[in-house]
Amino acid sequence: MPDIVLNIQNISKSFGALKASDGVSLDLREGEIHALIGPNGAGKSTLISQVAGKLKPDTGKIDLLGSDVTKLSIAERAKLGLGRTFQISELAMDYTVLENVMLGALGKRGGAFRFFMPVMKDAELRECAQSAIERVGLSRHMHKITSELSHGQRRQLEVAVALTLEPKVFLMDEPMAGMGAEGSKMLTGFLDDLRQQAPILLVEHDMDAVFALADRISVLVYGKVIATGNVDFIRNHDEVRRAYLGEEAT
Ligand SMILES: Nc1ncnc2c1ncn2[C@@H]1O[C@H](COP(=O)(O)OP(=O)(O)OP(=O)(O)O)[C@@H](O)[C@H]1O
Repeated sequence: MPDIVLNIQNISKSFGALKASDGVSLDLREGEIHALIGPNGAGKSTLISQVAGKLKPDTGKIDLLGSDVTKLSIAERAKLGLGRTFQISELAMDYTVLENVMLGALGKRGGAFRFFMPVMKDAELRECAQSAIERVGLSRHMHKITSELSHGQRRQLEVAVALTLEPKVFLMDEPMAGMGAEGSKMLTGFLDDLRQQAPILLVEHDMDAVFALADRISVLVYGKVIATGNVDFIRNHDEVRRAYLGEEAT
């Protein structure tokens, strides 16, 4: 039996009459990338927000590394080992790459953002930040102001910030969005390695990346999981082809 690190059990979430999550169950296992795909509005971001703690499910349960986290805050989940990168960037655009990552590393200690300069002189934080920046391939841009980075580099930076928390599980919402071919290729290679450190629940529209990376794929349509399986299973699944993949799977 594989080690299940994240177990989503029968989650439902409504916005008025709309069921954005409708009895969703899926799990994430040690060492894997589990991709969540589906048409626009299918409920992928809503599900990810519930796992992250941004939204509370109406019903159902979420276990993270054996603990019930359904009622825990974003910060409490992060402390247990949940790392995340989102569609909407949470980077401080006027700060440098190093400063952004150091602020992320500060979060690992549960420290509040009080005095900026003393934080920047903290050797241990600096080392932790520099090593995360090296891992994502941004060393050359360490002292660049974040607003001057390309879109792809900002996504790399978001991953570096998340890495400082040494997450045991990663949530990623469309990391490839807005990236050029070169950037997507680089990030695909990076995520391929990253799964060994922490399994990834990945929401992604870029099907080349999903088919290249995913160990398993779950397909969400109108808030329900209609299929879960490996790449071949999903590519050849009649209902999935009708509902989402269409000609892309051929
Ligand atoms: N805060 C909200 N209030 C009301 N409706 C919402 C809210 N958030 C999402 N929805 C609705 O819930 C449904 C699912 O949205 P969600 O953003 O989760 O889909 P998605 O699969 O992530 O879409 P996309 O691929 O376009 O990002 C949509 O119909 C959306 O309009």
